[in-house]
Amino acid sequence: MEFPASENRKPHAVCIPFPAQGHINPMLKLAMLLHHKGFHITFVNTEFNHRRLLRSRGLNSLDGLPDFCFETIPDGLPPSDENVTQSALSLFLSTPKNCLSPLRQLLVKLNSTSTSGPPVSCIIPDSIMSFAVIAAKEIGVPCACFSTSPAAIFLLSLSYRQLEEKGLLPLKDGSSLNDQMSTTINWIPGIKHIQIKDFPGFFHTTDSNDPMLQFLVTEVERCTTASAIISHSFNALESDVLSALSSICPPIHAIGPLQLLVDQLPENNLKSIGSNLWKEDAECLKWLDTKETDSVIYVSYGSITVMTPEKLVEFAWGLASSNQNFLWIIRPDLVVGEAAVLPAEFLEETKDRGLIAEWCSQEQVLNHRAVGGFLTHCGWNSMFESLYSGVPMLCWPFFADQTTNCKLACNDWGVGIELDKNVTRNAVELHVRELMQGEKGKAMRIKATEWKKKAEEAVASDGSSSSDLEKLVNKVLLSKP
Ligand SMILES: O=c1ccn([C@@H]2O[C@H](COP(=O)(O)OP(=O)(O)O[C@H]3O[C@H](CO)[C@@H](O)[C@H](O)[C@H]3O)[C@@H](O)[C@H]2O)c(=O)[nH]1
Repeated sequence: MEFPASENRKPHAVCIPFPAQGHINPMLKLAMLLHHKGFHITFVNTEFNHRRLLRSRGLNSLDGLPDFCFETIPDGLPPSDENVTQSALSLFLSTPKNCLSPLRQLLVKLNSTSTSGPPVSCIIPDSIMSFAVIAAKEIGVPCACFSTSPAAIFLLSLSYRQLEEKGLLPLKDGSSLNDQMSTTINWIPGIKHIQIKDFPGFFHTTDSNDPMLQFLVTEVERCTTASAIISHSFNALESDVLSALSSICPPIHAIGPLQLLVDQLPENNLKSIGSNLWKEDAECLKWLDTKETDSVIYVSYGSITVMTPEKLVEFAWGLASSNQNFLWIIRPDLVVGEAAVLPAEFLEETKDRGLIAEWCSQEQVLNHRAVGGFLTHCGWNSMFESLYSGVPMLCWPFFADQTTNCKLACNDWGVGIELDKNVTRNAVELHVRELMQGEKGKAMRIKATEWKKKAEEAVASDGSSSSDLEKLVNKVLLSKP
């Protein structure tokens, strides 16, 4: 439904992403959809990311529109190098402690009569910024927590206490780690067959006070006190998980792929607002134009993954020996320790079939006909973008939800091959060949194309994601809590 455009009668949604690339991107898309539904939007970045966005996208890039405004809150961390991604752990430790108070102040400001916009009528925080649930209750507006991982992650995280009660987690020192990791769990409704090793990486600890673990469990549990949950997924992809969650959570709305919903919006000035913290290298798309269909493997590790120089070199020689074309994203802060130096022999050998860039427009790359496979760190945005572009994956999970995402892609959805954590050049070569040219790769490409079609069905006007978006707006965001 669309609202009359009278400014002060508009509903007003305050959107608060977790301050990392993989969280800002989907939140911005959700905000654009709500704006189209008639909401006045306030989009809240941290001061750190606001500055980075201005640098990567231009000084006027966050001017917004009269009814789509950007505001900032501090993240509570000491000043740091703005060319380097902030550590996830420091943000996990800081945001729950330090962001509620500035959010309260911002809400007071937005609701004051001196501010031109309408009063705040709902809050949409990232599910790991759940302190906002408290703020929403204080001002008496609905709050829908947005989980930017598959719904399975939310369900598994909510199962942690039961795993603890059954003595399965935390892992035990002394007894065989391998045996514990290969324990199969069949009793979580909605999840048929999962081993402990496939749970989110945060769970793989022997310390019940591990800060990452504590953070995740506390955040999801607080989300269950919100008015609703939004999951960046779609019903056909995770129907069992979503229906299991619906019996233990506030109403859950699977709205995705968000980009496909955004693509349906009429042209407007919002479309030029982007969220990339790094400058995109336009050369990538031009280079892809010169390559044959399905001939390029795209390699990227998202915005947070880091690796040693030795690992980078293993990837390099694996890609070289695979003899495939490759587009390889090496962020300036990807390699820890020393500067990322690739061997001159490698660069010489691959100069005609490899392109290395610092950052690209990934969704356009994955949609390019020349890209036939994706070597990914299994961040959910990357995997979802690959899935709805019909591109099969080589999965090299790094941390957090990525271990589970990898399992879902490889075992459940039939679109991925797993690459061992201790990556070697031989494994990279073998699997890249298998993905790009082998029978397994062909079968996965067919499967990925089927998922692409299902994603398109979900965002059609009568599709599950469109209808969940409608329900979110009408039954949650426009209601009294
Ligand atoms: O050159 C590049 C590389 C990446 N991207 C985009 O950056 C985002 C990266 O997100 P994601 O693939 O999810 O990776 P992370 O940056 O690692 O995301 C964090 O957030 C995700 C969502 O919660 C989690 O699934 C991940 O585990 C977590 O690390 C995606 O939208 C990509 O399209 C670009 O635009 N250009």
